[in-house]
Amino acid sequence: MAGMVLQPDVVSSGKDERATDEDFAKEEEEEEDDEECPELIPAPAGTQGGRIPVTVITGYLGAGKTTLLNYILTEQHGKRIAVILNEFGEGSALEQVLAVKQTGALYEEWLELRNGCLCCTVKDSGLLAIESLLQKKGRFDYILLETTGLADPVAVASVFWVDANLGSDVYLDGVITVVDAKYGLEHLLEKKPDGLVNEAARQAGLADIILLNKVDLATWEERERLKGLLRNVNALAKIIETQRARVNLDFVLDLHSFDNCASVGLRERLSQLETQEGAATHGHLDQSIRSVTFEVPGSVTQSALDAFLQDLLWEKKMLNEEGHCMEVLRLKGLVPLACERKIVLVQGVRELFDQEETPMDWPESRHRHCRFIIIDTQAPPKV
Ligand SMILES: Nc1nc2c(ncn2[C@@H]2O[C@H](COP(=O)(O)OP(=O)(O)OP(=O)(O)O)[C@@H](O)[C@H]2O)c(=O)[nH]1
Repeated sequence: MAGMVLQPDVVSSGKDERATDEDFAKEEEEEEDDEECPELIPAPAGTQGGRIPVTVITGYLGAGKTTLLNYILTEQHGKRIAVILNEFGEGSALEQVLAVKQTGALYEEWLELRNGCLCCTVKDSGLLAIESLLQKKGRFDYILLETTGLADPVAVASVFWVDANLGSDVYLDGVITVVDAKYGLEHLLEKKPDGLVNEAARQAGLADIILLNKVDLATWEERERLKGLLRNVNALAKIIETQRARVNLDFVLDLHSFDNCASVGLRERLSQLETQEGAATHGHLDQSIRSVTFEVPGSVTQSALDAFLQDLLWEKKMLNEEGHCMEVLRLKGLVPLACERKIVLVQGVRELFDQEETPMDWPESRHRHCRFIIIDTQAPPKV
């Protein structure tokens, strides 16, 4: 199979197309049925069919994660929030989860805040903590999960994303990465020994929202340089400057970043992808993680799209500028399918991907094209 499978307008007969799409729609219907959770408890506001949103808060040591948590907890948001302080280490998070599960170790502490927010601090590997929390279902309607400063948040995010598709009681709402405005550049550019990832870059690469915190400590020039690098790493994330992590909570909670069928924020995401031309190509700094915009004119068939995603995410056959196989940290794509008016939104985290037809039609007046923003973690060759 060739490395580049996604070809524009590789249109088979309309009948074949319809047959494929019907199958696909049927599968989706079945999946939706599976996802339905037979809960008798009415869904609290802000949840999706009774499922509870999880926001992952990550960021380098001392960037301001706890400050953000405390800020969210004490604000008036009408939510009952449970907090999980995540002890995932650098290595295999899942192995750690299993290890903890066997020993059954769990530390819980409940705290009632004045604003009605119920704060449960669970110092434990994430999954067990979530299971334990869910036994108290009804007492909270939002989960904030703070990773440790050196953690790789990708494992945590993948678990919740997959879990939601398996019919779990929780879903991943978004990843917030807090970056230190003063020292963030240093953290991002820090060279790691061979084979080791730069945690700060990885955390920024996965973010839906990047909070550039401690703006009081950095000059305008320092912040602009850092923002340039962050955009280079992650063209998908929105960057918000903060002091003491004070941010409008609408920008960090209930983002629905990972569920394509939610209409909340969808238009914004689509237009974001539409206007991001060239955003990823400026400032060629030496870095191991960066955004790449990939565009193909015309529309594609469903089978061509599937083959492309499999080649990119599973077979690792797509090459980056340096001729290295791309290693995707995150991906979002906007794809008009051949013979269809609707646009498909594609999301990926590492090897996982998901496609969902959006309620939006491709505008008649515009030329069709497929656009992907890929956050590639493959390091460029050493000079
Ligand atoms: N000057 C200044 N200090 C801040 C700001 N935000 C947080 N801090 C301080 O920075 C220090 C670290 O903040 P934390 O919120 O504990 O950072 P963290 O990311 O949770 O740290 P770790 O859990 O150790 O990784 C604290 O002393 C905060 O008071 C800010 O905007 N400006």
